[in-house]
Amino acid sequence: MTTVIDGKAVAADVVTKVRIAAEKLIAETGVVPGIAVVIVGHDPASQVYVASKGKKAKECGFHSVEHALPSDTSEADLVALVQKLNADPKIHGILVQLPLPDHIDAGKIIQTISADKDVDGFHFTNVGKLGTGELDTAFVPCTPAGSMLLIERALGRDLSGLNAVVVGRSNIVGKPMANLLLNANATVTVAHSRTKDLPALCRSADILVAAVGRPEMIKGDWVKPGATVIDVGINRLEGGLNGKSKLVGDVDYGSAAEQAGAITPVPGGVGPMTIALLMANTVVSAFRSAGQSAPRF
Ligand SMILES: Nc1nc(=O)c2c([nH]1)NC[C@@H]1CN(c3ccc(C(=O)N[C@@H](CCC(=O)O)C(=O)O)cc3)C=[N+]21
Repeated sequence: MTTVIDGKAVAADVVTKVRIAAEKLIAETGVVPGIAVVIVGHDPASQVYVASKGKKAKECGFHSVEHALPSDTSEADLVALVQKLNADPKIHGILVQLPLPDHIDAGKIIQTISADKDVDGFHFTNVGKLGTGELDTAFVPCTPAGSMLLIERALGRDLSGLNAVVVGRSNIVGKPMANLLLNANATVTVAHSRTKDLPALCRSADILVAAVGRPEMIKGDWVKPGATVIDVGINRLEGGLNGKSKLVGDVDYGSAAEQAGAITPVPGGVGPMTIALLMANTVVSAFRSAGQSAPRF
C-alpha cells in the first residue's frame, strides 16, 4: 500500500511546536520572535505565499512585519531596507521573497542579509555551514529542511545504505537537499538536464526528490517499487476545473503513486512544510539572539 505523506498535518505539528517554543521564550526572556517579509512587485503567486507566511507567523505568536515595495524599487533602497532590518532588535528573521525584478541583483541582496537573520539559509555563511555539516549553528533552507522531515517521518529509520536521487541542482532546493541527505548518511546522486538516462537513474533511488520545475516530468515507471517520493514542484497549469488553474508537481502523481511506498501530494505536501520550517528557523534565531539553546525540529 502506498502512503500518501500528509505534509499539511506534519506542518501543523511543526507549527504547534514552534508556538510552544515561542511562548516559552517570551515567558522566560521577554523576547518575542520577529519576522520581516519583504516583497518587491506584484506577482500574484508571490503575494499568496507572503500572505500565508504572515498568517502562520501570527499563529505562532510572532511579531510579524511585511514590506511590500513597488516593482521599480531601486537596488540601493532595498539594500538600505535590509540593513535597517539587520539592525532592528525586534527582527530575528528576514525573508526577501524571490524572484526579484531583473534590475535588482538578488545575490547582492541575499548577501546583505545578516547571516544570523537569514532564515532562508541562502547566505554564504549558512550555505557553507550546511556544506561542512555545522548544522547546530546554520540556517538550513526551508524547502529541503521540510522535505527532510517528511523523509525521516516516512522512513522512520537512519538513511544509511539507501540511495537518494535528487533531480534538480538549484541553490535553493537541489544542492541543499543533497547536502542534507548526505549528512543523514544516504548515498546521494544529483541529476539535472544533462544527466544520461534519467529514468534508469531514478529507478535506482530508494529516496527520489523531484525539484526540476517541469510539470509531471517524472513518470511512474521511473519509480522503484516501494520508494519514498518527495515532489518539490509547484507548477500552475491552466485549464483545470471551471477554467481555474490547477497545481501539479514535477512528478506524474497518478502513475508514480502506484509504484511508490510513500509519496507527497501537490498541493498538501512539501509546500506547507516550507512555511512551517520558516517559522521554525525564526524561533530558533530568536532563541539564539537571547543566548538560549534553541529547540530542534
Ligand atoms: N526568499 C524566498 N523564500 C521562499 O521560501 C520562497 C520564495 N522566496 N519565493 C517563492 C517560493 C515559493 N514558496 C512556497 C511556499 C509555500 C507554498 C505552499 O504552501 N503551497 C501550498 C499550496 C499553495 C497554493 O495553492 O498556491 C501547497 O503546496 O500545498 C508554496 C510555495 C516559498 N518560496
